[in-house]
This record gives sequence, C-alpha cells and structure tokens, in this order.
Amino acid sequence: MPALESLGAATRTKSLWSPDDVIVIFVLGGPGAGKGTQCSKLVSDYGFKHLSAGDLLREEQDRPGSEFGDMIKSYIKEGTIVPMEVTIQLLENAMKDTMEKEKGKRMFLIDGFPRKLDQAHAFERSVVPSKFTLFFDCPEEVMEERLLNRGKTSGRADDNPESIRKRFRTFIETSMPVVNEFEEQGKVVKVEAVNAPDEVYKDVQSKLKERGIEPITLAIVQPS
Ligand SMILES: Nc1ncnc2c1ncn2[C@@H]1O[C@H](COP(=O)(O)OP(=O)(O)OP(=O)(O)O)[C@@H](O)[C@H]1O
Ligand SMILES: O=c1ccn([C@@H]2O[C@H](COP(=O)(O)O)[C@@H](O)[C@H]2O)c(=O)[nH]1
Repeated sequence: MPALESLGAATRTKSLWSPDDVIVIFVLGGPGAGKGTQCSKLVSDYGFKHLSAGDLLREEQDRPGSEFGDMIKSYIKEGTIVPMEVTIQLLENAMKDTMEKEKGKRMFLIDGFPRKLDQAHAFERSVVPSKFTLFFDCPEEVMEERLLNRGKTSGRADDNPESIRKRFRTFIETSMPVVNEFEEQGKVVKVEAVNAPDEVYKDVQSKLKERGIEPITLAIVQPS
C-alpha cells in the first residue's frame, strides 16, 4: 500500500477516468450482508479486481507512521464513516496501483463504498462514474447472527454487539440514502442475500447477465 501522501483526489472537478475505459461496480448492503463473500466469487469468474474500502482503511490504520491511523480506528469502532477525502484517496491509489501492476485490469468491484452521499458524489465527479451498484438486501437479524459468528474468529474491533448496533444505525441513516439515490437513477441491481452463498451467487450471475456482464471464458488450446 503506497503512503497516503496527498488527499487531493476528492476535490478534482473533472473525473480522472472515463466510464468507457474503467468499469466500476459499487457493492453495497448492510454489515454482514455477504458483500465480501460474493465479491470473492465474482473475482474468480469475471476477472474483476476487488477493492474493499473497509480493508483499505484497516490497512491504512495499521500502516506504521500513518497520520490517519488513530482517526480511522475510532471511526471504525464507532461504526461511523471516515471522512471521504481519506477513503477516496485510498481507493484512487489502489486503482492506479492495480492498473500499473496488473496490466489491462480495468474492472473494479468497490465493496462497502460509497457509504454516504457526499462520497458517492465526490467519487463519481472526481474519479469515475460507476456503472451500477450491486445491492445485497438482508434483514438485520440475519446479518447480526452472521457478524457475531464471524466475530468469534475475525479479530475485527467492530464485530461485537455494541459496534454492530451502531453500524446498523449508520447503514440505515447514512448509507441507504445512497442506495435510494442510485435507485432513482436506475443504477441499482438488487439481490436478496438471505439464502446460502451459492444460491445468492446464482442470482447475482443472472442479474449481471441482464446487464450484459458475462463470466470470463477461458480459451481451450488444443494440443497440435
Ligand atoms: N449467504 C450467506 N449465508 C450464510 N453466511 C454467509 C453468507 N454470506 C456470507 N456469510 C458469512 O457471513 C459473514 C459476513 O460475510 P461477509 O464478510 O461476506 O459480509 P460483508 O457484507 O462483506 O460484511 P462487512 O460489511 O461487515 O465487511 C462471514 O462470516 C461469511 O462467511
Ligand atoms: O467507505 C467506507 C467504508 C468503510 N468505512 C468504515 O469501515 C468500517 C468497516 O467497513 P466494512 O465494509 O464492514 O469492512 C465501517 O463500519 C466504517 O466505519 C468507512 O468509514 N467508509
């Protein structure tokens, strides 16, 4: 992870990339809806690069010498949203890094972002407009059970009953308005996320197909 030397990304008035060159699909859903689980499957079948905003923030939090580490830690514990300048810069850096290191990789699943309207507007204005948002819909009681279960081994500071309660509140009050705004623009692909992961994935695949997104087909080279 490169050092977070500048925070200019969010203030640019013109987007860095065109949506014809760089494809971004946002992945949203409540905490524990299964976003990361589904993204892993999509990475292997479709060749997307998966960037989790939460993972990038946790890496920055733990990076020795980071001036943002303590701030990120306290936002994550409280289940609130880190100021967008930090998150957008981390995402832009990770996208540039991917394009440099994995030549030709220009399809991104951005997981757990944007969690707030200001982030959504700033990212689409200054980095690249998204293609659509994959939204995993799941009742709180199901998500709570999953998170408490994950908390037994995840080591995450926010997989505990108090942080989970705060994260749910932030999701409803701050993140759902993002989903609703994209929905009004016809840019939400909604998937029910209660069933087993493979069942949910089948639904994801059929909905992506409706949007013209197909799995990578590997060419079979016949021996001569
Ligand atoms: N469809 C599913 N059925 C049952 N358990 C699931 C399902 N999808 C994911 N899980 C489990 O639930 C937990 C949360 O899943 P995951 O980490 O993918 O969610 P997330 O939406 O990315 O969460 P967060 O927003 O907190 O990072 C994990 O332990 C995962 O194995
Ligand atoms: O855009 C974002 C994404 C995440 N956060 C903070 O990180 C935690 C954990 O996120 P996960 O997606 O569950 O890994 C989240 O509760 C926020 O505190 C953020 O601030 N901005």
